[in-house]
Amino acid sequence: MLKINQLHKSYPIGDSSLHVLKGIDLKVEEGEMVAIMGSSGSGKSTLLNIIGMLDEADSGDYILDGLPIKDLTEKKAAVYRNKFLGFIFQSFNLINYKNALENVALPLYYQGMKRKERQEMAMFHLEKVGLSDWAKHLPKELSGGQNQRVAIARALAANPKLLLADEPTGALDTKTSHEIMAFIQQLNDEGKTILMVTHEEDIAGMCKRIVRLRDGVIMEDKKVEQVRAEQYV
Ligand SMILES: Nc1ncnc2c1ncn2[C@@H]1O[C@H](COP(=O)(O)OP(=O)(O)OP(=O)(O)O)[C@@H](O)[C@H]1O
Repeated sequence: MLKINQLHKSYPIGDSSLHVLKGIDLKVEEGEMVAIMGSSGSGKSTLLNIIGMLDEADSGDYILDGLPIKDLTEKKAAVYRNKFLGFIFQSFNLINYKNALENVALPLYYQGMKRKERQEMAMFHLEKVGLSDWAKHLPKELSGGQNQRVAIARALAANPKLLLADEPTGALDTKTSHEIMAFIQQLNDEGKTILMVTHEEDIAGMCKRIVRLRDGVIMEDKKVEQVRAEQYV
């Protein structure tokens, strides 16, 4: 699914620079569910953003689904990103003046899908996350957990091969976090490859593999016995 070799990334800080990723090697196979952990500032989001093609590395190789990313033009990269990657964020990143259905339909609009088709597709995905009765509601009328489910439906609408999540439960209470994790595990059971950044050990334990970063290097990468979230729901 993805292969990263000797990835480096620095940010300019005044006259000097901050070396954030210092030679990351990572391989993720199709169907994996991986947690990226590490203390604040260890480079987790930077790595996820590069994997999500939202940012570029300074050096190193990144191959996604067989394609070397650095060879892509910006336009091709955007097409590839929309087609292969789905994103979930801690803060949901929904558009607050659009209802649930419109939020889920938005990526399909960018894919050039016709209105009727994208509404049907969006409704299908809202049903999948159990929110078809809430289709006409705005984000402010929904709970945090419901909004995260809308965001998951939006991420899934374009049928991405890889789902990237940056602290997907970070803004949710424990019970709602477990509901969202149960749902994400179900997606993984169905074959979706998932990579998520988390601070929380119990959430990481619900993945199948934990990669720990420290000061820009991988200090541990291990498979774990997956704890099922539905037992807490
Ligand atoms: N655009 C930027 N410009 C300058 N420095 C940045 C930028 N983005 C991140 N950094 C710095 O790079 C380091 C790594 O940031 P990153 O967000 O990847 O860490 P993180 O492990 O995700 O942290 P957290 O858990 O706090 O979100 C931090 O010191 C951060 O301040």
